[in-house]
Amino acid sequence: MTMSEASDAPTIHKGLAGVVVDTTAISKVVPETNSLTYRGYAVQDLAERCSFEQVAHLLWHGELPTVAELAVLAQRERASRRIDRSTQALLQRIPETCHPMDVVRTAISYLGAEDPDEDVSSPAANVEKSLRMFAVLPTIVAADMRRRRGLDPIAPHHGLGYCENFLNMCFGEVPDPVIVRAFEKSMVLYAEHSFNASTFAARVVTSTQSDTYSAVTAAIGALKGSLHGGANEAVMYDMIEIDRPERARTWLNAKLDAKDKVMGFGHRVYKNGDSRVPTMKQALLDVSELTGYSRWCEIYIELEAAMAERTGIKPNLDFPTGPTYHLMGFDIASFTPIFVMSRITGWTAHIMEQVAANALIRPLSQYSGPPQRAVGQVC
Ligand SMILES: CC(=O)SCCNC(=O)CCNC(=O)[C@H](O)C(C)(C)COP(=O)(O)OP(=O)(O)OC[C@H]1O[C@@H](n2cnc3c(N)ncnc32)[C@H](O)[C@@H]1OP(=O)(O)O
Ligand SMILES: O=C([O-])CC(=O)C(=O)O
Repeated sequence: MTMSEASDAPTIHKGLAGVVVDTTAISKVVPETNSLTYRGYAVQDLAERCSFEQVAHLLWHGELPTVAELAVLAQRERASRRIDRSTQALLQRIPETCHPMDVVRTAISYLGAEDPDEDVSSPAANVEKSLRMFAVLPTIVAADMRRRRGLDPIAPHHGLGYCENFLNMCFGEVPDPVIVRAFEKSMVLYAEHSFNASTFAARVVTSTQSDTYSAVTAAIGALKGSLHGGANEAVMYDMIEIDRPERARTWLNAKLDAKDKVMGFGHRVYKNGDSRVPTMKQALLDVSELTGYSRWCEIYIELEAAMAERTGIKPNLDFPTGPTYHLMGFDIASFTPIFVMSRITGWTAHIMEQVAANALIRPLSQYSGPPQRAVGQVC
């Protein structure tokens, strides 16, 4: 909120739109040129050429890892994948009727409660916690998806890389390399996006000198919403409702006539297209070709064209990712927890950056309630 020069009335920045609240060296979004860089590297290049583990190192430490640094990260990640008995027992007790994001949120909160160093916020301790959450989240997400399918969990496989291990824990086998690469690209693309709502929530919590697990728990809560990470699930539910490509336009027109938001379209920062979409759309086409199932691609193309014609609004990353994850065989309710597995890297990088140069985040508001009054007689 700033005071306008003409009067004392404050200027309201609803939703903090357009407000620059701090600096960051982690990623840069340039909407005018459709560009997104992590630590200076174009996200498209990282998705094509790097593993998710390499990108995690880049986000946390500012540089892509050397061979030796990557080996250390991989060794530590692989050694931290297992969940202990008490976490397993907790996860078993959470009702299956809840959304899997509730399970992930509860699990991270519990990991914090178990960590004797929860309140230690030195750089080394925060890297340690980040790595721990990074390593253990796939085990939690896979076990929860299998539990809902009535299947026993599959233990982490220490001979497999991050993505292959997760896919193996979900499906009991490592799928075709086309699927592994498409999945890995989604993880790189989802990893970081400056001061988005969930990252900002993490930074707000961190700014009070609270702990990393509390900040991540808040971020997970923010990501769950359908205007943010929850949109990748909503996209797939919509596509299933549309069912056939020839129904896409009528469905879209009805949605827009009712003034509903079309999930997977639009973005607070990008107004001319999301820089990550072409890479993820190609991943969808690759997986579609491999599986021989083209219906979701056809609905994608119809919806994208119809939305552009009627509103000019372009898809965001959740639009291609939803059907890609569906074709890979994930349950729809697991899509946003998978997003958490990726964004944990960006969140924790931001938590460390906030700790390093902290200022309490506390904006102002303009009061719009009743004027001051006396309490009088109460019941
Ligand atoms: C990983 C991520 O979090 S990416 C975002 C994922 N979220 C979604 O896909 C949900 C659908 N999209 C949206 O709701 C919005 O585009 C948001 C929340 C992402 C961004 O919203 P904002 O920056 O606040 O833009 P805002 O909602 O003001 O939209 C501006 C105009 O475009 C319209 N618009 C924006 N997105 C959409 C959409 N998806 N469907 C229909 N209309 C839309 C709005 O209705 C508004 O129209 P108006 O000026 O006539 O009222
Ligand atoms: O930046 C945003 O507002 C939403 C987000 O997290 C993303 O697009 O990855």
